[in-house]
Amino acid sequence: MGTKTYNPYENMVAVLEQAAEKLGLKPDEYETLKYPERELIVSIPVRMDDGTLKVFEGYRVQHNSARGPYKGGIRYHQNANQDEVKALAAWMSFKCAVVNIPYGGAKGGIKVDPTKLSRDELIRLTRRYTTRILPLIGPDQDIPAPDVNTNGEVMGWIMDTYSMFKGHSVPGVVTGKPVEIGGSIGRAEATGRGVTIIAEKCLEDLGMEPQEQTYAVQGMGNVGGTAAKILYEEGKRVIAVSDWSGGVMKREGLDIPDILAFLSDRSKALKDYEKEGTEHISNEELLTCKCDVLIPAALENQITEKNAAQIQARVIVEAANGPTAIEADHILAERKITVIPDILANAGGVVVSYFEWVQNIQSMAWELDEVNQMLKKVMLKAYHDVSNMSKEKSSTMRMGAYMVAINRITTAGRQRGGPISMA
Ligand SMILES: NC(=O)C1=CN([C@@H]2O[C@H](COP(=O)(O)OP(=O)(O)OC[C@H]3O[C@@H](n4cnc5c(N)ncnc54)[C@H](O)[C@@H]3O)[C@@H](O)[C@H]2O)C=CC1
Ligand SMILES: O=C(O)CCC(=O)C(=O)O
Repeated sequence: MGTKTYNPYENMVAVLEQAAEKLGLKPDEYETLKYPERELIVSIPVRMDDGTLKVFEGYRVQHNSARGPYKGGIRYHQNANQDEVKALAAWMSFKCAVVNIPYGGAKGGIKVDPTKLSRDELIRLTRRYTTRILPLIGPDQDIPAPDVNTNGEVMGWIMDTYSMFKGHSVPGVVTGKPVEIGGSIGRAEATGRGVTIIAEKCLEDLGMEPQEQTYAVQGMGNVGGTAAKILYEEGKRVIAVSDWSGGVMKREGLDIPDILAFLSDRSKALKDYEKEGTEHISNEELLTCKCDVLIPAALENQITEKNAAQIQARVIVEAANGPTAIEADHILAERKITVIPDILANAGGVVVSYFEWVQNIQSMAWELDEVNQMLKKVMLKAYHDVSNMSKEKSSTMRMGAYMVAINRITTAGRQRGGPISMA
């Protein structure tokens, strides 16, 4: 029997189907939610520094707009593909509904290994991609943001390109921008911060003292790096972290600021990090290491039917989008491992993106305390809603989150008399 190849879109549909069934959703509504409303594939010709021309493939997928403008990040990765972006776009619709912010869901991506491009090549790639997706985006239409291998600087280039075409500055076309050009203070840390807020709340609910637990984090980028840093600053024991090259472990607790300082040199990777008492482990070993809380914060399909039975953590907080394959979900549920799903756990980023967009519309700049307090309030309310739904329906937190999201999206669709209520 051959091994089934993982397809993130099929995984998303399978989870959606389970939740729809549990909720008794009308077939019409389920069918409507399965498919994106709009998909765009673009070619992006880029003049490379050596004078040659390379053509890259890019995507923007808009999944659902029943609750508001489309919203979601842009990813640069060598394995980015249409089905991945389709899944990520749907997860954005569900995520925005779970935290109850007035957006639909979208996602974008370019199939490119950005580490192989110079800064000038990356600027040209980003500007050309922006012109290609320009008819679809805008502050009232679809608002991109950072995701894997993109950041505030890339958002600044997108905003500039869009503004050049409009003939005036349009800060609200993207979120996650540098603060100096209309970004929100606190957005860069918001996803990681939201993950720690949710992790703490979940541990308290389970009667586990957050301060006494050990934490392992896969991925040391924007999300994983920030989550690890906040946990460390709160005095919690982060015993293992990793990046694309592998991981490091120290049972007494890693020196996270030292690791982040080491990784701030972009040419460095964790495989080269040396410190007394710190041992090297593989990503697979990180996922199955003895810890209380596992935080996957890298890519999809990390927890699979192959390793789910070996996971030793009691709680998994999904900081990445789609880190757990559906087959693994069943194994984890049987083993009574609590999984806080991505569409709740990593929603802090889009919540502060929403705050940024609101600030742009009002030409205001909030204080950091205000942003962080509002973020905490929204995340805890969402946790509460999901937890209540999962108790009411005797289901996992993932099913609870999907049911909250589906209810809100389909209600909006029905109230609009729109395409989601064809019956
Ligand atoms: N940036 C944001 O605000 C948000 C990001 N996310 C999700 O969080 C995850 C991480 O995103 P970012 O931190 O923004 O990306 P990033 O590009 O800043 O960092 C990605 C990290 O993952 C590591 N990595 C890459 N491939 C890996 C592999 N095969 N095994 C282990 N580690 C690997 C990289 O070395 C890096 O440390 C993604 O799933 C993303 O969709 C979710 C919500 C918001
Ligand atoms: O901040 C945003 O708008 C979206 C971030 C994102 O792509 C995500 O939550 O996966």
